[in-house]
Amino acid sequence: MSHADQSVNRQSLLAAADHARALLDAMVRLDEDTPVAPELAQRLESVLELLADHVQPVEAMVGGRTADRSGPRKGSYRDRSPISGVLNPIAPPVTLRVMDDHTANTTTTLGLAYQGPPGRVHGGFVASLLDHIMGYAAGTVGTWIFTRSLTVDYDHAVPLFEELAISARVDHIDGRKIWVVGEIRAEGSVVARARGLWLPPRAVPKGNEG
Ligand SMILES: CCCCCCCCCCCCCCCC(=O)SCCNC(=O)CCNC(=O)[C@H](O)C(C)(C)COP(=O)(O)OP(=O)(O)OC[C@H]1O[C@@H](n2cnc3c(N)ncnc32)[C@H](O)[C@@H]1OP(=O)(O)O
Repeated sequence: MSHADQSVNRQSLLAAADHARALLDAMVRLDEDTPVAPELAQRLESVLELLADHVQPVEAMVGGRTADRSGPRKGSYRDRSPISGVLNPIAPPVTLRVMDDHTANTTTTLGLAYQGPPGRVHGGFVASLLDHIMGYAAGTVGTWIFTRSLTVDYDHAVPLFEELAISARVDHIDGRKIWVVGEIRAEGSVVARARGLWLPPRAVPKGNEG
C-alpha cells in the first residue's frame, strides 16, 4: 500500500472509531422498548462479519509485536489505549500533551457512557483518567514505567458534559521512584486530585526490548 493510500486508510479507520464512539453513546441512550432493537442487532452482526477475517490475533497486539517477534509491529500501542487511543472507541476524545518539563495535560468532555452517579463521571473512570495522564508525566522520566500506587481525592462531583482539564506533573524523583501529582478541573475549579508512585520494572517486559 502506498503512503497516500495508507493515509486515506488511516483517515477511514479514525472515522470508523469516531462512529463506534458515537454508537456507544447512542447505545446507552436507547430506550429499552425501542423498535429498532432487532435491526440494530442484525446490522451490528453484519459489521462484525465484515471484520472477522481482518482483525489481528491478540498475540500480534500484546506488546506490539507478533508472538515470535518475527512479524512487523501491528500498529501503534498508543493508538489502542483505552484512555487516549484514537483507534480505541472506548477512549473518549482526548489529545494528550506531554511536555519536556515532566508535565502532561489534556482536556476532554465525557458523555453518558462514563456516568457513575447521575450527571457525574464514574469514580473509577476519574481514577483512570488521572492514572493515564500521570503515567505520561512519569513516562517523561523513563520509557517503561508502571503505576505502583495511586491515591485519589474526590473533592467534588466530576461533571459529565462539561470540559474537564486534566493535568499532571512529576513532583519528585527518589532513586527509581517517580512521585507524580495530578488534578482534574471543571470550570477552573479542582474537582479531583491524585498522588501516585510510578516505577520502572526491574527488567523490561518480554517482547518489548526493541
Ligand atoms: C516523550 C514522551 C514519553 C511518554 C512515554 C509514555 C510511556 C507510556 C505511558 C503509559 C501511560 C499509561 C499509564 C497507565 C499506567 C498503568 O496502567 S500501569 C498498569 C498497572 N500497574 C501495574 O501493572 C504494575 C504492577 N506492579 C509491578 O509490576 C511491580 O510492582 C512494579 C511497579 C514494576 C514495581 O516492582 P518492584 O520495584 O519490585 O516493587 P516494590 O519492590 O514492591 O517497590 C519498589 C519500592 O517502592 C516502594 N513502595 C511501593 N509502594 C509504595 C507506596 N504505596 N508508598 C511508598 N513507597 C512504596 C517500596 O517500598 C520499594 O521501596 P524500596 O525498598 O525500593 O526503597
